[in-house]
Amino acid sequence: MSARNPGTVLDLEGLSKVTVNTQAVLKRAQHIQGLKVPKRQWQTAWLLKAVSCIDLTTLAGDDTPSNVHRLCVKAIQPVRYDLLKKMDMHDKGITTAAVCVYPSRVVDAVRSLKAANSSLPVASVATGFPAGQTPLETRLQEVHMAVRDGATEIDIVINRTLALTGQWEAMYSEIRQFREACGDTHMKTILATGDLGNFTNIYKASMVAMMAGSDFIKTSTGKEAVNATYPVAIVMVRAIRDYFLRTGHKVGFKPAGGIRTAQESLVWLTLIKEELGNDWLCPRLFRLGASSLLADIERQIYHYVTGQYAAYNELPMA
Ligand SMILES: O=C[C@H](O)COP(=O)(O)O
Repeated sequence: MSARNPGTVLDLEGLSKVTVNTQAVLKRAQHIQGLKVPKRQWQTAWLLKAVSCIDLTTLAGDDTPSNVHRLCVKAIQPVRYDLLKKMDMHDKGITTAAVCVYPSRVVDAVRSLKAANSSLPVASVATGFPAGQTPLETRLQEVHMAVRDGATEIDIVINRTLALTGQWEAMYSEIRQFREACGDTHMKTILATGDLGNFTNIYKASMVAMMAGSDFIKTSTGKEAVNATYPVAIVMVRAIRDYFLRTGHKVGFKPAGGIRTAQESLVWLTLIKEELGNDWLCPRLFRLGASSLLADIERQIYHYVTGQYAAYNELPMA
């Protein structure tokens, strides 16, 4: 079985039969949020796992080479060296999974990482992020340019107009073209679930994205009014599981947008473990898209190691 999801033909008939049971989804999400998360050293181990799955992100209008550089430095050394040393984890090569930036900032990230001799992946959002409301030609061009500049992962956004009007064939065709433009570069497909109206649409959009060859499906851009939520995640990971059972291909999952606390990262890891199993608990199949989560995780690790909470100046943040 190939490592990457090659996609399948579009199964419109299967899609037309899908109806998601809202109450069941909400109940399952509630149950998962109520599960106990690990404590003490086990919690710290889970937090380090969460760190290794973070796509450390900056997607702001005022991004500059210098703040992208700081982001890269933080991604390479996400937790203070002395804290890692106290836990005997200093030589485990812990980094975040990737850095994630706008297409125009890819060159800055590539330059900073290269200067630091790091092979950390650079992910670029693309295809008219966040709204996806630019002509297809422009969106494809953006993918080509980000790949040319050195991005090794591309986070595309879907065309919500097509999803909301049930034009699944057109959506499938666009995503296929993005996948082709990506070439060997891994493609994450952002559904912007906060814009999709209901769970049935979210399940269908997840399936279409996977059938079109996405390596990951991702909840949100971080710019919608509602971003990553646990009920939406249940719907998407069930689609991933169904797709795996049908095709044998494992597609990754990336919740993103509004994930800020260490506690939330533990719930996300629990959700993945419960719904998809341990195989998915690795950066190849699970990412947390976040701009400020790492700060809280490092703070919790500091507390575990020192027994005290860090002052603001003690933990240099991305
Ligand atoms: O893809 C990542 C998101 O844009 C990050 O969102 P956030 O700034 O709410 O963490």
